[in-house]
Amino acid sequence: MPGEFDFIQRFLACFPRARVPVGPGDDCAVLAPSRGALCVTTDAVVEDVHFTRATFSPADIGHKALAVNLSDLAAMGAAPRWFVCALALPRDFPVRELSALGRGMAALAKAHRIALVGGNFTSARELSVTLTATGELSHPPLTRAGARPGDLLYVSGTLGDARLGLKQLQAGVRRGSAVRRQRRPEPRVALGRLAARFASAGLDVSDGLSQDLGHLCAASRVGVALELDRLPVSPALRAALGLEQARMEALRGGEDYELLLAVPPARAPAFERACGRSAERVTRVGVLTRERQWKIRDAAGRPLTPPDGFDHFARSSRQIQADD
Ligand SMILES: Nc1ncnc2c1ncn2[C@@H]1O[C@H](COP(=O)(O)OP(=O)(O)OP(=O)(O)O)[C@@H](O)[C@H]1O
Ligand SMILES: Cc1ncc(C[n+]2csc(CCOP(=O)(O)O)c2C)c(N)n1
Ligand SMILES: [Mg+2]
Repeated sequence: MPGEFDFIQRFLACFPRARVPVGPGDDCAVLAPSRGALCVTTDAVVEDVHFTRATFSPADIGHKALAVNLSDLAAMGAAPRWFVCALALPRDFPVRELSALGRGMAALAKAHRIALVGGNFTSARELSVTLTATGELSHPPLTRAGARPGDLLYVSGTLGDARLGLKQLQAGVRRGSAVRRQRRPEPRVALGRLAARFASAGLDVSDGLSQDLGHLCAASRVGVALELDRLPVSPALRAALGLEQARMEALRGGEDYELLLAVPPARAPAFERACGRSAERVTRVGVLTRERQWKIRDAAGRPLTPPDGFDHFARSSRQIQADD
């Protein structure tokens, strides 16, 4: 049976040696940030809450654990730098699966140039991966609180795919673009850094557009007029549900890991041009308002009540319900 130190060695072997004053192996990592401010975030993925071992490979789990943290750094406009990784593993977890998890994480870390500088192992009944990630800012952070009435609201990519992917995995489907969005979210790091030059506020959509837009509105003390028929939906979601239902699923979403950005109208043309040049897809979906209420209209002009987003402690959150 491999011991704790074999686990540490196996995991570290997946990553290049970090170029920091003190890396893995001592009581703390020691980092030397450049002069800009540091962003710090932490997020966990937990077996049977964020993934199941029947539907995610170890590499998917490693990828997703880092992706959800990178998405928070992206939402602030930060450049990813260093992370630590706390793993809780069942006692019988095979070492080769740990290596596969490490390789899935290391591939995404390499793509975003973030270095593993430390971590922790513990035994546990369920598998969980908790990361703390840092990023550096070269400009003021993109917070949730800076939006003003009249700012235009943009969303990146497409919404609702990861939710569809989860339902497909629960129904036994193991392939396709929606399943990939659920297992392998791609954090919008480059877009976040670009958006920090133009946007007044931003956040990443992890709990669903309708919930996370509420956070932006509350923090910025604004309301919103959202155009449902502008919500970007993928061909896969549209094919699975039809356009009208696809838009409702895009609104409810969950685990989209897209960015929601408020941009002052005077900066919107330059923002759109910069996104075009960098091949970053963004869609204008509404406008922020002085009246602190929500106005969502469907294509027929009917007002809609926003659906609830994901809440870990709500009674129905252990699973997406069959009638949901
Ligand atoms: N245990 C905690 N101690 C201190 N602050 C916390 C704690 N849990 C959450 N927060 C803070 O509350 C805010 C909302 O947390 P939440 O986890 O919903 O973040 P999020 O970015 O909206 O979502 P996600 O976790 O999906 O990235 C964050 O600023 C977070 O730092
Ligand atoms: C097995 C399983 N059950 C449910 C879900 C759905 N889910 C889990 S966490 C979350 C919101 C974001 O997480 P957090 O708020 O922790 O960042 C969502 C939509 C899933 N992916 N897998
Ligand atoms: Mg977030």
